[in-house]
Amino acid sequence: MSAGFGARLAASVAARGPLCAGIDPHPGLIESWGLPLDVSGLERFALNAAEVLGSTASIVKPQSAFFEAFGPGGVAVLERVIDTVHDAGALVLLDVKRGDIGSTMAAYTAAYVAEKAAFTADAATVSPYLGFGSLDAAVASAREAGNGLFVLARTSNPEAHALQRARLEDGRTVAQSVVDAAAEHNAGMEPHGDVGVVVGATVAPGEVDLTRLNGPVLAPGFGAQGATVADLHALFGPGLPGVLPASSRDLLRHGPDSGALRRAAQRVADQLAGTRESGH
Ligand SMILES: O=c1ccn([C@@H]2O[C@H](COP(=O)(O)O)[C@@H](O)[C@H]2O)c(=O)[nH]1
Repeated sequence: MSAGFGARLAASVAARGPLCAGIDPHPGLIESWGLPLDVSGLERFALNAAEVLGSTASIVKPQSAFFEAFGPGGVAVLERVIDTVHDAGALVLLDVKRGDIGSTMAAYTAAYVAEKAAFTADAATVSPYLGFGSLDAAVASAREAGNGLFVLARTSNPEAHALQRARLEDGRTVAQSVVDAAAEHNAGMEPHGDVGVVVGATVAPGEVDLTRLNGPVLAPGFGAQGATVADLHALFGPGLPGVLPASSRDLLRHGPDSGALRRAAQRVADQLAGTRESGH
C-alpha cells in the first residue's frame, strides 16, 4: 500500500501550494475554446486542461458530470484525464458526489477509490445525506487503498442553506455533525487524516467549527461563484490550514492557449501561496 492520502496530499501541497484546479468541461467553455461539442472536442479540451493544470496545481478535480454527459465516450476521456493529471505530477480528486445505502456505496467505492478501483483517482467526493454511517465501509476501503474521501458538509450553493444549517436535537447544525463525524475518522492520524469535508468558500464565517477535523477541507465557490481570497481568510483563518480552494470556470476561461491557462493557474497558486507564507 502507498502512503495514505492525507500524507500524499500534504506532500503535494507543500510542493505546489493548496490550489485545487477543476476540470469542468461546460459546453459553453468547449465552444469558447473553438472546439466541436462532441467527444473529440471534449477530449482536446480536457486533456489540454489536464496537462496544464496537472503540472501547476497540487490536486486537480475533474467534474464527472460533464464527462458522463457525453456517454461512454466521455467516460473514456475521463479515464485518460486522470492518467494525464497523474503523469503531470498532481493528485486527482474525482468530483462524483456519490451517496447511497452502505452496500451500494461499496460498489461506488470499488469504482473510484478502493484497492484496484476501476478509476484510479486519489480521492472522490461523497454525500452523507443517507446518513454518515452509510459511508463507513467506503471510508475503510478508501483508507485501506491509501485513498481519501471528501464528504459534503456545507456546500457552496445557496439552495443548501435550509438543509445544512438545520439543527439536530443536540443543537448542532447538520453540517457541523458531518464535520464532527469526519473528525472521528481522522482522530490521531498524522500529518492529518484522509477524510476531508467540503465547505464552500461562499459560506458565512463562523458557521462550521473545523478545529477538530484533522483532515483536508475542499473549498469550492472560489472564483466563478464569487468568493475571493479575502473571503477564504475570513472563513478559514490565516494561512488557510488544510484548505484546498477550488476553482474551475475562472481558470478554464483562460484557454485554449496553454500558456495563458498556465499563467492564470500559476497566478492564483502564487496568490494562495503568498497567503500561506505571510499567514494572512
Ligand atoms: O459545494 C460544492 C461542492 C462542489 N462544487 C463543485 O465545484 C466546482 C465549482 O466550479 P466553479 O466553476 O469553480 O464554480 C463544480 O464542479 C461544482 O460541481 C461546488 O461548486 N460546490
